[in-house]
Amino acid sequence: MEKIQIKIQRIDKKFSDIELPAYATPGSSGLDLRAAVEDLLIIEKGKVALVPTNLRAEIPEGYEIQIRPRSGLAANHGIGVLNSPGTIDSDYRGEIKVILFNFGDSDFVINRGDRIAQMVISKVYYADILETEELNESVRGEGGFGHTGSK
Ligand SMILES: O=c1ccn([C@H]2C[C@H](O)[C@@H](COP(=O)(O)OP(=O)(O)OP(=O)(O)O)O2)c(=O)[nH]1
Ligand SMILES: [Mg+2]
Repeated sequence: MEKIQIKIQRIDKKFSDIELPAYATPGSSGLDLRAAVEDLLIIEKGKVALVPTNLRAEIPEGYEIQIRPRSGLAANHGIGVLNSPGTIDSDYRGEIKVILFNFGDSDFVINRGDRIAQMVISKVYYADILETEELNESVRGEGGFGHTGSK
């Protein structure tokens, strides 16, 4: 198994009791991320919330963090990550925030330290963009958006 190190800094000491991101089981893909809110935060139905984590990261070059929803929150409460997967760039040193959206039909309460999303560490490939006059032929060609049938 390939492992990398990611440095994480807590921004405000008053949230030091909140656990750092962690894998729930040894085989989990994502590290659960906790809400750094004073007491609680309510996301009204149909509303978006920018949830603080109190964390900043130093990600090695060539990697990114993806912020993904937790399926339990989605299936049971209609809570999703609006920009999923959220992108945390390796050169970002600001606070990691989670953009939650309440797709459910009732308001949702987030308590201090609740696990609200998960971080998946991914490799990033960097490309040189080459402008060209011609692209090669392919079986699909320009067909898209259901071209192969919708079911
Ligand atoms: O869910 C997210 C998504 C992004 N970010 C932070 C880290 C990321 O590196 C930065 C920029 O994100 P992105 O590139 O997705 O947003 P943008 O609208 O393109 O902003 P920018 O112009 O700063 O790149 O914002 C978060 O904290 N949470
Ligand atoms: Mg950007």
